[in-house]
Amino acid sequence: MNIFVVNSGSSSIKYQLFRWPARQPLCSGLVERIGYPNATITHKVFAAEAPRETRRTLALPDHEAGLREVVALLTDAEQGVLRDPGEVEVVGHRVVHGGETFAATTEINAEVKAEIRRLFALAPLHNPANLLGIEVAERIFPQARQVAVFDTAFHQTLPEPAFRYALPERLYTEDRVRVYGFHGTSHQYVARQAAAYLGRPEARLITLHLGNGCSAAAVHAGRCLDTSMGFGPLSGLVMGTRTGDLDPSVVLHLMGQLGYSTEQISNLVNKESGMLGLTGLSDMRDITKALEQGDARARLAYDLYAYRIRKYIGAYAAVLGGLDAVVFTAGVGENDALVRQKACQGLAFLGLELDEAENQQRRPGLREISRAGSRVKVLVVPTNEELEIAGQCAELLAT
Ligand SMILES: Nc1ncnc2c1ncn2[C@@H]1O[C@H](COP(=O)(O)OP(=O)(O)O)[C@@H](O)[C@H]1O
Ligand SMILES: CC(=O)OP(=O)(O)O
Ligand SMILES: [Mg+2]
Repeated sequence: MNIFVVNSGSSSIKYQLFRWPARQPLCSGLVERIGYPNATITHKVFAAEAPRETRRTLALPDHEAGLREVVALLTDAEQGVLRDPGEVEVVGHRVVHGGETFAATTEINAEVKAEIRRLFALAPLHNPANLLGIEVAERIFPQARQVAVFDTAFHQTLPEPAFRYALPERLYTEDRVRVYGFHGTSHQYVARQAAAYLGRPEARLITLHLGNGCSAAAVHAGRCLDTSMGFGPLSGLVMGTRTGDLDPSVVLHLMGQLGYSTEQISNLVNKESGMLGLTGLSDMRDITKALEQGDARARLAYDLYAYRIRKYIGAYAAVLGGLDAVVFTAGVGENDALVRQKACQGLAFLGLELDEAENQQRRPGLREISRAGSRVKVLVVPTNEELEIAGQCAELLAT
């Protein structure tokens, strides 16, 4: 069967088409700047003889227009990988917030959509775009079964002391204010890969998803015990444009003394902070270049970014009561050797020793970058949220 995976963001759509059960990716792509006259579609076809990539710039007024262009590419008479959109049997959607309702992958119906809509208030940047992606996919693939895979689901195993805030109880019982955690699909995928590599299903792992959004998770025997994002995807590690941990006194000061509105604060902490706020740049590749040119702000930002990771490694080693491996993943985690080096510095007391030469290597796939004698392994594990989503869809529909 063909499973089409959609990760719909506010102005972008990431997608991948798989042939199942072969787990074979047929094509993948990214639609960016939806809503602008210069939107782009980057579309990759994984043909065995010669993989090819096409890139088009065009005006895309909305998500529906974007997804219709993608379908045109999928079914293109010469370049396409399908004859007809009807050949897609399952559409798997990344949905960022599943609240407490969805602890597992779920087939989408009217009730599920209503609940995703009720959760808009908890994930205003993500869930509206996710629901839009679902509604558009239902129109374009009316014959397909639609399935939601939630970023929050993997974190539903957090024990209560880890998921509750020290706030009056009614804020939890009536308003559902608690830690939800995000990037669960990625943490689950890399944790499973790492445990399989180590040959230890019961392994104690710290997984570090370092992309645009960044989060850490403490995973023991495949169950998540703690994670650094909370009620929303803002707390914890320093990110491309988000603050990570921030004392709420700062927000009170901004509102009370400096006259910030709620919207201004939301923009500040979500879009103008993190590495962007510290350096004026949000893409780690650009920050690396600035660092190489001796930029002091870039050095501080790198140090702060890595320091926060190191702090979470220490905390989660305590949460786990021991540690078998630290796993780096996502755009920065998989590619940025300097971040990994700085984040692992000074952790020999935990039994964690990086092999600097291995760390600098650029091999694809899962790789071990700790010293031969290091008691705690350090692994780079490429994430694949789309493959994990497709797998969870197939598993759900097989039962
Ligand atoms: N070769 C690289 N070296 C350093 N950082 C990289 C590299 N490639 C990608 N990145 C960084 O990865 C981040 C994006 O990661 P990604 O996992 O794609 O995020 P998202 O899925 O949240 O968009 C960007 O900050 C980008 O700079
Ligand atoms: C939940 C979240 O932060 O996702 P992303 O990193 O894709 O923005
Ligand atoms: Mg991501």
